[in-house]
Parts: sequence; structure tokens; C-alpha cells
Amino acid sequence: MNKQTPLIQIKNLDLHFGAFHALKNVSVDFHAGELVGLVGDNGAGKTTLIRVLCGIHTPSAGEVYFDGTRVKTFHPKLAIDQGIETIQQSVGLCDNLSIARNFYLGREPVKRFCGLPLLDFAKMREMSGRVIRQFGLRENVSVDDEVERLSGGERQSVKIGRAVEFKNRVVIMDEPTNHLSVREREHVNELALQLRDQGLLVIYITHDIFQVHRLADRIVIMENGEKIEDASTETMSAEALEEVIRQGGRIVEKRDAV
Ligand SMILES: Nc1ncnc2c1ncn2[C@@H]1O[C@H](COP(=O)(O)OP(=O)(O)OP(=O)(O)O)[C@@H](O)[C@H]1O
Repeated sequence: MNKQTPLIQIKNLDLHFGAFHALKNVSVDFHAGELVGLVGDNGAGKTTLIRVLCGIHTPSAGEVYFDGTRVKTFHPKLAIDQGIETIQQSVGLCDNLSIARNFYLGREPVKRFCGLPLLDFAKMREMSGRVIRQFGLRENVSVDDEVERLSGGERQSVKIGRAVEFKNRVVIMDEPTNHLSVREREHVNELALQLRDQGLLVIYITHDIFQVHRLADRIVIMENGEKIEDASTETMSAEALEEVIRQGGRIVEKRDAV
């Protein structure tokens, strides 16, 4: 068991969308250097939960602690400042901008020329090339090329390289391998492990319990806005976890009653 202070601690979280109760008394800890699979059926509340962490939703009740300090204001900018980055398949990059520009999106380096601030394109090219190539960008693709010409796996490489370069502490990967080829999927999963091994917290949302079981240290299962399972992959097989998802909370209630 991990006895360190959790990097993120969620306590008794509730969230309502009007009359709809989307998160119900959710408590879960996430530690640095851990890869946690977050799974559950459609509408289970996975995305809603991570949107709270990203500052998009404010909970109706409950507490969130980041690095031991209670989060009082939920705002995307504050989450970014704390080093929380979300990697989603279809968002996060501007297709019509170059790879180098996308790497720095919103954090462009500036140099002074005759006292005037100018974008430092040389630095953007040099840094983005160096970092993203480590994460699998082909040699025949220039960082001046538009992101549009990248494969799905390479797009993920840009976002993952960016998360590492800007010293993120938490990377939330929301179905990061949807629509990717087998090889690209392996590549992205390899990068997720690299991030974990560099000490980042990786939260990996997916419907593929077997895929994430191979990667994750722990799996959290949600159903109807509740956390119904939180188990180490060493102690629970992918088959057993799949059964929990198939039967929903019923199997956990039965087990707890024994
Ligand atoms: N902004 C919103 N307003 C109202 N209801 C919402 C909102 N966002 C999500 N919901 C509802 O909350 C529930 C949980 O949705 P959420 O997207 O978190 O599920 P999920 O587990 O991520 O599902 P999926 O795997 O399909 O993405 C769903 O019933 C959804 O319709």
C-alpha cells in the first residue's frame, strides 16, 4: 500500500447537473508515480470526475486536495498552473498550426528585438523537435509541418512531449488510443508508462479493461456516478474486473457482505 500523501485526494465528492446526480459520494486517492485506469460503462461519471480535477466543473459537495492543499476554487487555468494536463484523442491541437507552434500553444517563448517582444521561433523549433522526436516523431517530418499531416499516434506524441516539457505532474489520458492502429496504440501506451516512470501521475480512462490492466498499477471502476471498485492490478485479474463492470455494483455488494 502506498503511504505517501496522495498527489490528488478526492473526498466524498458529489456533483449535480440540475436535478441529475452525476457523482455520488466519490472518494479516491491518486499518487505520484502511479498509473491508474479509470473504467466504467458509458455515462458512469469518469469524464465528469476528471473534469472536476481539470477545474471545468465545481463539485456540489465534498473536498479535493492537491498535494495536501485543499482546492477551493475550480478553474481550468488553476488546474493547468498546478500541472494537470488532459490528453484527449480529438482535442488539444490546432490542425492548421505547425508542430512547433502546437507544442508551445499558449506558452510561446518571447525574445526582445530593439525592445519589442517577438515570438522566438528558433527556440520553438529547436525545443519542440528535440522533445517530440524522443517521443516518436519521424525524422522525415519537420516541426514546421502542420499538425494536420501527423498520424494519430504522432499527435499524441506532441501532447505527451508537451506534458513532459512543461513539467506537468498529472497527465489525464481520456481514451487516448481510440481510432489508433495496433502499433500506434502500443506506442501511446509505452509513452504512458514512460510518464509514470518519470514520476508523474497518469490517469488513463478507457473502456478496454484488458488493455489498461496490462499497464495500470490500480483500476478504479465507476458506475452510475459511484466508485464501485478500487483494486490493485496485482490482486485483481482483468477478468475479475470485467465481471465487476458486467454485474455493476451487485458483485461488490455481495463480496462485501461475505
Ligand atoms: N454538462 C452536463 N450536463 C448534464 N448532464 C451531464 C453533463 N455532463 C455529463 N452529464 C451526464 O453525466 C453522466 C456521466 O457522464 P460522463 O461523461 O462523466 O460519463 P463517462 O463515464 O465519461 O461516459 P463515456 O464513457 O460515455 O464518456 C451522463 O449521464 C451524462 O449524460
